[in-house]
Amino acid sequence: MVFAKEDVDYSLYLVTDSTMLPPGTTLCSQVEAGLKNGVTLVQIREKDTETKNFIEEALEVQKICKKYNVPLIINDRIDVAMAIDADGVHVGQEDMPIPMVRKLLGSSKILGWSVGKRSEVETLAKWGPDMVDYVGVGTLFPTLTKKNPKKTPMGTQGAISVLNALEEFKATWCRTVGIGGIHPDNIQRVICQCVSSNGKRSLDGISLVSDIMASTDACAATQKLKTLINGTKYQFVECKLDATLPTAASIQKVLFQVSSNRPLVQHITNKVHQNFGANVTLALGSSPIMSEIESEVSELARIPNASLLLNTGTVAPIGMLKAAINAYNEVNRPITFDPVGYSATETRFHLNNTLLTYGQFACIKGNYSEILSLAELNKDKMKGVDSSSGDTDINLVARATQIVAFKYRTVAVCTGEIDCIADGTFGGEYKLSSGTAGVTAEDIPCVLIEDGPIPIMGDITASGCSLGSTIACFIGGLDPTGNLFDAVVGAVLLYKSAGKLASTHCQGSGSFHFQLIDALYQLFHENKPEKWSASLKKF
Ligand SMILES: Cc1nc(C(=O)O)sc1CCOP(=O)(O)O
Ligand SMILES: C=C1C=NC(C(F)(F)F)=NC1=N
Ligand SMILES: [Mg+2]
Repeated sequence: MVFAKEDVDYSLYLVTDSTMLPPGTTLCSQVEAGLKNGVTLVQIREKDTETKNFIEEALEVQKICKKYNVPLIINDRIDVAMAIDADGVHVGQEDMPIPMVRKLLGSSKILGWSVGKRSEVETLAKWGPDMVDYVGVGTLFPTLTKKNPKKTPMGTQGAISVLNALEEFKATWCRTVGIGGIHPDNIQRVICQCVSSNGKRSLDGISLVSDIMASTDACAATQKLKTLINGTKYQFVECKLDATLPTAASIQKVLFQVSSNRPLVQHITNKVHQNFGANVTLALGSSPIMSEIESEVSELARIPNASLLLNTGTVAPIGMLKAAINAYNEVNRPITFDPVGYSATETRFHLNNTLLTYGQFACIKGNYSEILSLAELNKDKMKGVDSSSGDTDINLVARATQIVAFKYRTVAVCTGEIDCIADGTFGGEYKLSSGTAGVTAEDIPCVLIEDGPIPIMGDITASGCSLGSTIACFIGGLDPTGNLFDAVVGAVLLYKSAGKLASTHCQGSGSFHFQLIDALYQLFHENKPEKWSASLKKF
């Protein structure tokens, strides 16, 4: 039986491994459980099996695949694939070169290649449409399944680079599956975030080993995966994700919700910011907790209206940070991420990138240089955003904010004299094999907030960090019917207006500190956004 290549369904691609079978299961029983519950493609990958045994197993699995009309791919062993007339072969970079494999297999068989770099995509594009039919894009996340892991996990951002390369080199025929450490807790984020920058391509499928092969209930495991893959909505916070331009009325509603829900705002932040951040949080009718205890983070995340502010100014132990991200993601409670000094040093760059790949953030906030780095637009450090005339290139900053929002499916905030806020959540929508229907970063909603220069804002500690506290209060205080974009825009508008108000009353940076808390307190409790001095306009 020959499968027409365009008919291959890559959506749930099971790769076998008989070294991890739970007691009472066999290679065939796990594969059958998968096929019965929606696995769409199977690959036998048995690195340590002798040829005779490999062929016997492959023939048995092939029989089952035929029953479910699902193609069977053989990993590495082209000889075995030919011997049993399998439907295709998958090879890695260190295996037999693709053109040779293609020559042996003939044109009708499915040929897959493990790919992780742009240069590898460039090569497959040069070979043209008759060579590689699909690529395994990975290793996405840490995994114990691949014995000698040569590749460091690339995360969703690495997969996006491969998708972008496929678009850049016009390998439109080539399908893609993500692989490596994929499980129910990250599968929706993978599908949602892994979209090419031109919005035209997302992954065609998800490939995994242990989630099914090592499962004591492979039927249930497969059903769970199927549900997540076929879903269309990724609700990563308990609130509405649709971006409508905020109004004074919609922001007033946010403040009502915050004051009635009194969110618990957990700060994992730098020491300088802790005290001021706690006071800002209290001024906004919320309750701060400055905890960095790994063992309690799950309990805190489950407190009603819990909200996490993750500020990497001084670094808490990475294990604690990862545990916090997991804990809040697990219960769909919001995380506001402030990657302080994002690319200032190798250490910060690596740490922040690791955290960015580790979970989903409701909001990512940074200053001009941090956001430009996150958007990979600050290649030439000299240029920066302040052009020679000294005024900021707000178009560059807004574009960078939109790119960050788009890449991470989050609400991105870029702070400066003019603040930019962009909504890249797409309402939490996601779909395999096609991206955002060609919607690109510059098409997503973006607003600018200004209130003239407030130079003294830069003369106090933790002014930027405390905007993070304000955002975390507003997002945390939302009802499930509340709107994420309204909350973030409302927080920035309030904070900018309070800064302006405080700067007119203070005698210096000391009194400015307290005046800022007073101004936040007054404006919040008065709750008349139409009277706030900062202006909001669509970019
Ligand atoms: C077979 C394989 N290839 C990878 C790659 O990165 O190319 S990672 C991997 C193992 C994936 O197993 P699990 O789903 O259990 O994490
Ligand atoms: C190393 C591998 C990488 N990717 C894939 C697949 F997901 F099938 F593309 N299979 C492999 N054996
Ligand atoms: Mg291989």
